[in-house]
Amino acid sequence: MSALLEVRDLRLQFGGVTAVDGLSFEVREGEILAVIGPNGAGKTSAFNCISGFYLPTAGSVVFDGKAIVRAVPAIWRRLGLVNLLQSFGFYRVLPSRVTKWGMARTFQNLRLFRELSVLENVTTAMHANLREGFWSTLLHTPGYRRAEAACVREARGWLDFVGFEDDEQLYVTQLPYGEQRRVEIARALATSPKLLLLDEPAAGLNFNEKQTLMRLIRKIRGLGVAVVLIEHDMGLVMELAERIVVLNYGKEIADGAPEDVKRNPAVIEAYLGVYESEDAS
Ligand SMILES: Nc1ncnc2c1ncn2[C@@H]1O[C@H](COP(=O)(O)OP(=O)(O)OP(=O)(O)O)[C@@H](O)[C@H]1O
Repeated sequence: MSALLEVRDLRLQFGGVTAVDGLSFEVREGEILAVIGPNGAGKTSAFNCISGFYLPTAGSVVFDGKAIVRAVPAIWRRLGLVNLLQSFGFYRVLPSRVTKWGMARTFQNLRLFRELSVLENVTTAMHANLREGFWSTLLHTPGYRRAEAACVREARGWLDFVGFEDDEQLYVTQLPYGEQRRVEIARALATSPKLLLLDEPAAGLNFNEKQTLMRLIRKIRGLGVAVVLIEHDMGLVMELAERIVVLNYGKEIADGAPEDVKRNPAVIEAYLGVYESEDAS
């Protein structure tokens, strides 16, 4: 399998804190990869750099052959011009473009549009790909109305795909937490991604909801979409992931199959023996 995402020597600094410290890893097409690590290990920071939300201090990110973040030549750094160049779009790509290229994500703290209905939350994600022009949109021409109707049909299809069973006209804030998570995943899928990043998708879910989530993630992979998830639920990670990347203090300390990672001494040490005690019980 070829690499869909290549992260090289990624580094992100917040003042004196190095959140990501020379991280390199790959995501292959159609795989389920988990990124784990203790609290504050740099997982979300890495996701934010990969998806274009944060500008890393150094390193490169290539997705589907296209550079999302390019290494900035040292000369610009020395001249203190990095921020200026990046604000003009040099050496980086904005999140909206990253989404168009085929990378979608969800957030640790849900980021749905609170003032929109469930259906609108999903159709909004597809509007970016609508090819209708300014006048047809303004005048609501038959062509525009047909495109809108197709959008609604597709959005309903994605809600169905994720197993959403509530009323699509409800505001998302009226839904239980588990359903909101499903809507967020449906919205991400509606952008037709090749790669889906899920930041703690199982947080706040009960046992049954976690089982449903695992089935859903496998179903997504079945579409040929690669899934990378940050997750603290080790039971879920060990059962679901085909490969695991482990971070600690912003650095990768392991990359391998769940069984190997579980036995890796550096990983056990990072988790202060959590696995050992789990195995013993
Ligand atoms: N916006 C920010 N400003 C300053 N420091 C930050 C910011 N975001 C993260 N950090 C710091 O960077 C480090 C890595 O944080 P990050 O949230 O990426 O870790 P994480 O592995 O995702 O943690 P968790 O599992 O708790 O979500 C931490 O020391 C954190 O305090």
